Amino acid sequence: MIQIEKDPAKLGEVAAELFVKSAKAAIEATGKFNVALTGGSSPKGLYGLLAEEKYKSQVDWEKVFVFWGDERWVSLDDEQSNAGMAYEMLLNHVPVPEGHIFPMWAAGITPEARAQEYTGYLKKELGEEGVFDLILLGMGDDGHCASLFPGTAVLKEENKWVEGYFLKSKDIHRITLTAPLINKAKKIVFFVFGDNKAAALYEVLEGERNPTQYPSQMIQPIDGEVQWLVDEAAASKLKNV
Ligand SMILES: O=C1O[C@H](COP(=O)(O)O)[C@@H](O)[C@H](O)[C@H]1O
Repeated sequence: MIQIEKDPAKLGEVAAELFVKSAKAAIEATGKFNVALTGGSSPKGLYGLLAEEKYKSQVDWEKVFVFWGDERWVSLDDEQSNAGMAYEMLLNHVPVPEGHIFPMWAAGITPEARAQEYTGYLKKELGEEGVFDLILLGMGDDGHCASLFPGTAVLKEENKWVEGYFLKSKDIHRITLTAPLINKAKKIVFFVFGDNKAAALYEVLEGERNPTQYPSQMIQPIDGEVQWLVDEAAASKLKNV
């Protein structure tokens, strides 16, 4: 399902409603809500809204468990940190117990070893089935999502849940959930804003299948659903909407 709006702020509201609904349903059904956050610029509006009383008051934050879809391998106080941004915009303003928050980056460990450690945290909280209640994703102008970048070996991963690796094109280590794990989620929400994403979005949604070049094509939930929240600028090249 794809929702297109002129104003990305409107999509922030849609996402906030969706987050609240998903959290309430999961907490009612299982007593907890397992969510993976995304980084980059696109989710900032959502995080800001969730920190406001209107939405904040609707979520039982004590029962929320926060993971990330991916991370740039930098410390939390670095301006590139996805977790740092989420703390600043959201997590510092809502009562999620600190023990329920699982940033991907950690000091004194390699990204590869951290990926194994992180898999352990996921197995403890999600169980062996690895089904997230909600995963938020952004999409880059090259069609990447999480840290599933075009042409990287992590795209071939079939078994591991989390992978750490050096991303040569950006000269930085990354850590990411893999596509097979993401695809087990009950709900996946993509945020795609800006005309610089229009060409890639067209390829991902309406172009020929080529996930090595456009990794967001790999996101196809097994039993869950995927929702695309797209502004008019990013949707400008789509024909079937
Ligand atoms: O590097 C990353 O980029 C993507 C897209 O970011 P955006 O700024 O274009 O929204 C993001 O989803 C990912 O978490 C991040 O590590």
